Amino acid sequence: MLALGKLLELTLAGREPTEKIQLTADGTRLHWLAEGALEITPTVARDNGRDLLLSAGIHGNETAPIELLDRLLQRIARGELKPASRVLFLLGNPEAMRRGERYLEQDINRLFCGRHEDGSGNEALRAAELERLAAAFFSRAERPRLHYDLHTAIRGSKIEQFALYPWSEGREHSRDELARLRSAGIDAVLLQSKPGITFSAYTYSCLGAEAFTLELGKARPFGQNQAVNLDRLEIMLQALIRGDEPTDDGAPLDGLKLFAVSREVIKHSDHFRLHLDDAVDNFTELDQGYLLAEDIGGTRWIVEERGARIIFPNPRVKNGLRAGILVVPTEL
Ligand SMILES: O=C(O)CCC(=O)N[C@@H](CCC(=O)O)C(=O)O
Ligand SMILES: [Zn+2]
Repeated sequence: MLALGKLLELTLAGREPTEKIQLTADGTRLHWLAEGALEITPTVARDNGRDLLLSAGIHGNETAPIELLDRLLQRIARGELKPASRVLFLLGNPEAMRRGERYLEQDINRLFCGRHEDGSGNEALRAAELERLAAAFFSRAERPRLHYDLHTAIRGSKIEQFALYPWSEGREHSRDELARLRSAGIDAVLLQSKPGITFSAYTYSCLGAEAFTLELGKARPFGQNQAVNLDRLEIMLQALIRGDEPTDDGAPLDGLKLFAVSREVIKHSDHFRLHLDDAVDNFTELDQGYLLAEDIGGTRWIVEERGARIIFPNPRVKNGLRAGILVVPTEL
């Protein structure tokens, strides 16, 4: 296998490869661009015009998706998977991956869309670098742009594999993209209704890509992801890379559950109290009238929405950040 196929190994070892560009026997080009960043260019004859960004490790302890990208890249480097799409592989937060932590000082996934300019430190610099790498990759006109940012969650979930679909003024959520996610085993999608500051929000709203955060089960250390079954996603991603996806325009959403984000619960101060046990799963339904959280100055978060469910409840986030999302069922 080509040495550049070992991007994960290089990244975990903090090593820069001596050769930055390598070609497979069939002419696919692998180009190491920066730490944790590798661009794949198909031969001109095979190029199908699609640009696909696959990122993982934005949170360093979310290892199942990192292992998935490693498997895809190794297959490309061995010549077993012959790309027709341009692909950019990004491992988001290498230092956090090395330490097995979500982040070191700042959550990178709250530093996009310019937020890194207000911050300092390595994670702000890395968010700026990821924005530059993504912008350069998606700079070619007339090519469909698609980004999947792969994560796993802190808590268990009543719906294990789900996606978050960013929002941007004047753009409609794409039914075909939802159908593609459904074919990859994704069971639910949360439709955002305001601008975000995550990596997928950046590529969606600033770079015009179709972009999603994918949640793929519970976060576990490297080598302990047997419980997470990513087979259907892996099959879909391989087909996207090879360019031989079944042409299924108008494919059914086939039971895909859709949720609208009703409110984000923001932690304003150290007085923030979340009235949910750590064992409560994502997508747990909350009754109308339930006192979900309290904060300084008598702020109370009471559930008003009928059928509300809680996603990512986390009282340990920094002040000013999202400590949970309330979603309600919706339709397209
Ligand atoms: O389990 C949790 O509390 C967080 C899991 C995670 O990292 N989720 C992403 C979602 C990004 C998005 O909103 O698109 C995150 O919180 O960054
Ligand atoms: Zn994450």
